[in-house]
Formats: sequence, structure tokens, C-alpha cells
Amino acid sequence: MATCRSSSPSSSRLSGPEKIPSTSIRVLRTVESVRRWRRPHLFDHRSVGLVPTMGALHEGHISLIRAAARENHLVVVSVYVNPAQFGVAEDLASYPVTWDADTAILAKLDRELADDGANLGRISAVFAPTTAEIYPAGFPGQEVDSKGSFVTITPVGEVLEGASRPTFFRGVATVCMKLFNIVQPERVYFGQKDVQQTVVIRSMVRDFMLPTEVVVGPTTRAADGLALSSRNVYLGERRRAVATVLHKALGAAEAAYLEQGATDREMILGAAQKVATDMLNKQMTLAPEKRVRFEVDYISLADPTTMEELSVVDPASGGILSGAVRMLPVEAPQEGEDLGHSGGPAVRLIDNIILPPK
Ligand SMILES: Nc1ncnc2c1ncn2[C@@H]1O[C@H](COP(=O)(O)OP(=O)(O)OP(=O)(O)O)[C@@H](O)[C@H]1O
Ligand SMILES: CC(C)(CO)[C@@H](O)C(=O)[O-]
Ligand code: BAL
Repeated sequence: MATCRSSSPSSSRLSGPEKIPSTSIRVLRTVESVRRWRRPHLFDHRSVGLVPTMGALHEGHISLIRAAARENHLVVVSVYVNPAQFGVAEDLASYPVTWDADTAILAKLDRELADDGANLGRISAVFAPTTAEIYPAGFPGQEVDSKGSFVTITPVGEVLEGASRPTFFRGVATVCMKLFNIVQPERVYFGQKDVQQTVVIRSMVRDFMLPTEVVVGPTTRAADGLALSSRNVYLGERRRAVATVLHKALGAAEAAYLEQGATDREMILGAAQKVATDMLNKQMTLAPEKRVRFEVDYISLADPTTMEELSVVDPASGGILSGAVRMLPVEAPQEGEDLGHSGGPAVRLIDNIILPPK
């Protein structure tokens, strides 16, 4: 029996495709619309660079989009807060969602990219799907034992961030596999700020023979060294001033390797631990209404390709220094004090420094 498809015009055909106002940037919300957008570019050999994000865009994201525009004819930015990578007790509900600010940033950036002759391309589309679109069989849940179609990359996804956040890399790898399959990019762009994520994604691309190149951009930092991160909005002024602790601690470990020639784990990580301990002790001499408390989740010295802990750095291959700290909610908040987004809950910050081969 012949089948007949409905030919009633969709609202987007009547009003034209959704775009970020005053730009040519398409806003794509469905898998089908991305596929329709992508198809002609397979034939006209225009390369596509994908920058996956969870929105709340900042200069770190912008640096990745700039890199993608230098190397690709068309840049797609995905904006999707993927619930599967948040643990049940994590900050999914309060994660900053700033769509209007994000689209304004993309519009401004796109004008700059257009004016800069050094770029191959510009921002062509934003992919902003719903969870129903990304998980067509139904969202599998955030629990460790959730059932569903998942991509797991082990053992690299089980250590460090994976040990602290047991569903995190399963969620990241799963959503990235979906995004890569939907957009079919020649290149994908990730930030070194999430260094273990880059190792997981590189492993996934290699092990599943995905036809995409993984490009990693350097960490963009504030003037005082704090790595930019969407979660920094939770900090508020008091904790923001101390949030550089991890960068300072990792910097001391880097100096032990680069300047003092240390290759031994205890010497390198000891330098980092001392900075963190000294900074915490100094805070604890202050009154509760002034001080900032934090807990070091981990400080690691790991192999650059496996993220396995190293007891000695082989100068031929170098290593990765990484860490996570929990900035605890401030005590004795003062009248009118800026506590940060959502009243300043505990914030877990991560950072890393790559020890280069010597
Ligand atoms: N400071 C930064 N420099 C370079 N890239 C970054 C930076 N911060 C984030 N990125 C990269 O941007 C991409 C999207 O990250 P995401 O949207 O989670 O932002 P984020 O700031 O890392 O947020 P969060 O605070 O949730 O970790 C990732 O590849 C991430 O590594
Ligand atoms: C890669 C990513 C967009 C997947 O949700 C996320 O983990 C992030 O923003 O780093
Ligand atoms: N940039 C990492 C995303 C996350 O922490 O969920």
C-alpha cells in the first residue's frame, strides 16, 4: 500500500527558519533540522566544526568558537545542559541557563568573525535541542544503575573526575556520540580546562573510528589565573578572591618540575599540597564573616594518555597535573553580601596544567 506523507506547511516554512535576531545564525532544535542543514554541505565540501557547550557562554567558549571558525567553513555551537552527566545530588536544577545572553554573545562574535579575513568561516548554526529530542527512547535517568543506551569509556573515565562523579563521563561520552552523529563534524573543539574530558573524547573517537578530528584549545583564564568556568557564577565576591587556590597549587607543582627539576610524585604534589594547606590555614585565622573554607577533592599527577597516576614523571612524555576543590558556602553572610548565583551553594572547581616533555 502506498504511504502518503502529510504535506501541510510547517510554521517554520511559513515564517522562515528560526535565527538569532539580526544574524544569519540558524537556531536548530531537532535532529531532523540539523540533518537537513548538514546534507548539502556534504556535497559542496564545506567543512563543519562543532563546539559542544552547556551554554552560559564565556571567553573560554568564545576561544573555541574562534578556533573552529579559523579552520572550518561552518561552525555549529551546541547549547544543551545534558542531564545524564549530572549526578543525582549535583547542580542540574541550578545550572546557569542564559539563552538571551548566549545568543547576544554569539551574534557579536559572528560579526567579529565576519570582519576578520583570517577566518575560513563563521557561526552557521546553534543546535539547542530538548532532552526529548536527544533521548528519543525516554531519558534514562541520572542514577548509576540507570538502564539505557550509553557509551562508557573505561578505565580512563573511572578515575579522578570519574571517581568523584560516577555517571559524569558516561553522560558526556553518550551525549557527545549523539552530537557527533547528528552534526557529523569534520572537527570538534574542546577546552583543556576539562582535560580528562578531552582524553575521554579522544579515546571514544579512536575506539569507535569516528570520522572527526578532536581539537583541544588552551584554558582561558581571568587576570588572576582562575580558569573561566560557567560555575564561577556561584562563587560570589568573597569566595571568588580565594578560588585561585587550585591554580596556585598546581602552579607550585609545575614549578617543582620545570624549575627545580623534580620528577618524583611526592616532591611535585607536595609543593601543591603545601600551597593549598597554607592558604586554608591563613583563611582559618580570619573571623567567620571574612573567611573562606574549601576542601581539596584531589590533586593528581597522571599519565597524559591514560590518566593513570604516576609515581615518577618520565621527562620524555611529561604528565598532567590536575585537581578539584570544593569551595564551601560562606559562613556568617553579611547584610547585602554578594553570595553568588543560587545563594552560593558549595562549588566544585577543576583545573589542570600540562607538564610538557623535556
Ligand atoms: N576556561 C576555559 N577555557 C577553554 N575552554 C573552556 C573553558 N571553560 C570551559 N571550556 C570548554 O568549553 C566547552 C563547554 O564547556 P561547558 O559549557 O561545560 O563550560 P564550563 O565553563 O566548563 O562549565 P562548567 O562550569 O559546568 O564546567 C568544554 O569543551 C570546556 O572544556
Ligand atoms: C562536552 C559537553 C558539552 C557535553 O555535555 C560538556 O561536558 C561540557 O560542556 O564540557
Ligand atoms: N565542563 C564540564 C561539564 C560538567 O561539569 O558537567
